[in-house]
Amino acid sequence: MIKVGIVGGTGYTGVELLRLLAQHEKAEVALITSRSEAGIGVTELFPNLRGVYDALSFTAPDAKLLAACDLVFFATPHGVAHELAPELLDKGCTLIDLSADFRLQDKDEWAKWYGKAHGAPQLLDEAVYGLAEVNREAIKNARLIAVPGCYPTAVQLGFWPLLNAGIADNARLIADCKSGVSGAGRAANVGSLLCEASESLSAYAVNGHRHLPEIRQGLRLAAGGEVGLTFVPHLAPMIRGIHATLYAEVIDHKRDLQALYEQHYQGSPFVDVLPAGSHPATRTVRGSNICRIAVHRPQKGDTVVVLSVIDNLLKGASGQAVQCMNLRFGLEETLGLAQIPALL
Ligand SMILES: NC(=O)C1=CN([C@@H]2O[C@H](COP(=O)(O)OP(=O)(O)OC[C@H]3O[C@@H](n4cnc5c(N)ncnc54)[C@H](OP(=O)(O)O)[C@@H]3O)[C@@H](O)[C@H]2O)C=CC1
Ligand SMILES: CC(=O)N[C@@H](CCC(=O)OP(=O)(O)O)C(=O)O
Repeated sequence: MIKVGIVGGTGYTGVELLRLLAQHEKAEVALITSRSEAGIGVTELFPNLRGVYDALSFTAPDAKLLAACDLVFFATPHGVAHELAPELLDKGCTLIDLSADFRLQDKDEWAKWYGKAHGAPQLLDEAVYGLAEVNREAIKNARLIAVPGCYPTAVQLGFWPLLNAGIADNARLIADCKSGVSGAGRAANVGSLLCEASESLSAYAVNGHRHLPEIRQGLRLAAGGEVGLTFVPHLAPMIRGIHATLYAEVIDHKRDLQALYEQHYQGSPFVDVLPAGSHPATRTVRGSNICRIAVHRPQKGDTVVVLSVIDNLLKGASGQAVQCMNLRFGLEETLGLAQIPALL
């Protein structure tokens, strides 16, 4: 059994990790931390977990206690993993960080977008970006795995085959994305109030979102060179889900894009390339680790439209983190991740 610790267990990604790990036959949650709920039983805060975690309580974060775990997930705001990672790695723990602390390879780029100096730049060289569909082999041997953000997951999986095949104009990519409100986390926040976020759709951070450098970094790898990307996130009146509408100009008109995508994702159990002409809805992936993708070339013109949907809390965070755990510990990639989406 893998002995798991979770730092930041009272948030939305934390409760989803708990739910997934409860059904995982090779992992058990030994420790879960919270500063605000230390001493409180997990099922007092999360009644959906009654009967499963009745004996587990939140503990104040403590590196010594966490060091006894084989694996520690960080489900915390940016900056927290920087503080604890060096000591836990020294003690032999494997770390899977759901925050952005180790996603960007360049510490100065991180400082620019996250508004403070990088707290553990000495670990950046060994951190492995946890997008399994791209980095499967590296994840298997990593001590420190940086789970991608929710928008970057949907956008990179959607663009990757096209850019990797070298058949798009890499300078003019557009990602028009919508997110459910749980993407903003569980902390109290006016923008997440029912009266603010429901029955309304709005763009935000049009002049620069911190996921832009992360997506660009990934797409540069796919394209083998610099990319030009316009990324516009929107807050949509739903609880879960990311819907990415991606636009690119193709420069090779002969390629069968449907076949390209199907072949590219053949060995990826969580990417479902839909039949040509499909329109995936976020509700078809809700509660699952699946990314559904559809490729369109409207009116046989130059513009390709790729639709990519995920559940931000699963493939965009906790599900993908468990996928990385499976790879890292030599387990079947899909173990504990067989949830069928609940349509309603
Ligand atoms: N929500 C989403 O869809 C996605 C989130 N992410 C990322 O995953 C991480 C977690 O997100 P989410 O679950 O939504 O966040 P939440 O705000 O819902 O939860 C954050 C958790 O971190 C704990 N925490 C806060 N500050 C500290 C601290 N200084 N030290 C230790 N623990 C702390 C909180 O508990 P307490 O204050 O009691 O200690 C809480 O349990 C974030 O980095 C987020 O950006 C990534 C992809 C998608
Ligand atoms: C709706 C909403 O607010 N979404 C969050 C992204 C959540 C996420 O995946 O981001 P990180 O892990 O990089 O923080 C945002 O736009 O900041």
